[in-house]
Amino acid sequence: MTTPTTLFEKLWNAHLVSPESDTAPAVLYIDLHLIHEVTSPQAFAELESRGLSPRRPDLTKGTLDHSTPTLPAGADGRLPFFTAEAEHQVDTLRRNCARYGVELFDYDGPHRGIVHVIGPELGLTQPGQTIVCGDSHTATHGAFGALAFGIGTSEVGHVLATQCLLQRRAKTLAIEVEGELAPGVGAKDLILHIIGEIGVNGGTGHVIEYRGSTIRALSMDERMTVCNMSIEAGARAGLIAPDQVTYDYLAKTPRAPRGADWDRALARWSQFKTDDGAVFDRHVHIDASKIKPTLTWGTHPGQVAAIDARLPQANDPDEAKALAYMGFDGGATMAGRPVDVVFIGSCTNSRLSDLRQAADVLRGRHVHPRVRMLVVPGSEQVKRDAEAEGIDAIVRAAGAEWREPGCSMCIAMNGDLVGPGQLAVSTSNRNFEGRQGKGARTLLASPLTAAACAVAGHVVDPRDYLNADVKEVA
Ligand SMILES: CC(C)[C@H](C(=O)O)[C@@H](O)C(=O)O
Ligand code: SF4
Repeated sequence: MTTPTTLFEKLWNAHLVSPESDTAPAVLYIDLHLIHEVTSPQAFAELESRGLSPRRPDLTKGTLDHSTPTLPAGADGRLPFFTAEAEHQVDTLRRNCARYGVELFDYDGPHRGIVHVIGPELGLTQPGQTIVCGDSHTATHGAFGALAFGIGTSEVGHVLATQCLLQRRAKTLAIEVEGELAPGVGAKDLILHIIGEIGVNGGTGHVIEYRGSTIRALSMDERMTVCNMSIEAGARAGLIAPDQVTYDYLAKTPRAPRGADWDRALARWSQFKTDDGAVFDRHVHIDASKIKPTLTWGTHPGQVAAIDARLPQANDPDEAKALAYMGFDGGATMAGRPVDVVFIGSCTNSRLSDLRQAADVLRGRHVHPRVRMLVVPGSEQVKRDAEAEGIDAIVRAAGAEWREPGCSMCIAMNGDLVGPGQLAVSTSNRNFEGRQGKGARTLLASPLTAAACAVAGHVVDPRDYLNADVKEVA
């Protein structure tokens, strides 16, 4: 009998070109290389300086997301780029893709969007693959049972040139989540809670496999939200084994295999799961039924609290610094704190189901006059689907801004900024000092919580906004 192995080990073994030794990392074959405008220019320049071309341009796909404006082109047809550098990055990716025959989901095309949103929705992301991107949230694609790493710019160059990646083998961490999530509690609350439990270094050196009944009950959108933030727990990647939910999602995507190819793919994909009796290096157990709507209160994604919990009493210098930056008193609760900005978007929470949750709160209600609210779909596809069901109209009628797809206020590289000292409730994944603008303060939260805060004008328990009947809640 063969030894039981984990999903990670199966993915690793299936892509091993040469194993790791004491002196050298392993060489892994890469099935899909996603590129964007921020981390690819130097990699292409390096390639050019060595007289090389991409080894597999057909397995390389580009999109424009970080530096692109979310406001439409002006009357002169020009896009309102925030900086000349942003415009240059966009031009450079366009030039590089055209020159080397790399498919680019360009600004004016139907498929542009945040790299981690478009890979899955096009069906480029598939179970059993290795996927890399010069972007730390590449772990998102692990939701499909793909081994997906964020890589640095020099590695982007290596993968372009060789279609291979040097890697040291990671340890395995099983996060077993059991129980039902309560109404008003979603995948974002779950992953924030998990990071709160294991800490921002809790996954260091490990690939996490999320397992258990709670994970199996999640939709693909929700699974992506969970895997997306694996990096915020320090992990190299996050994984969820593919199942019928995965296959049903993929069957509707334009680039998934068809006919006999689909049957062959399915037979292969279904092998990518952890065998009974396989051994993980570590286990963590989470009871999902105990989780409440959860937000970050500090300046890293491990500083979290349930909406009704008291914040810590500055137990150490880091907590004291975070509380001071955020303007919170130790021992206080977050509820009631006035909110200036609400951002619904980012590769964590900008898919159709996220926008629907926000729209359910906004329908028939108004954004509080103090609050500026931005809703930024993750892709052209999400935008089209949302508009087809009238979400844009609900957003606008509520007094929020409906924007063009992109990373936007998640990283604030495109001019969508939170002002100094302002408090933003954001569905994104990072909350370090100044992430959303100089001096900006960020509370990471679910789309439901963020939308509820926009209506209330202060931090509020989203469970008060769940009822379908529209009523004003104080
Ligand atoms: C710009 C890019 C390199 C960066 C990342 O790697 O994550 C960005 O996407 C982010 O979220 O901070
Ligand atoms: S949406 Fe935010 S986290 Fe995701 S890739 Fe863009 S900048 Fe990075």
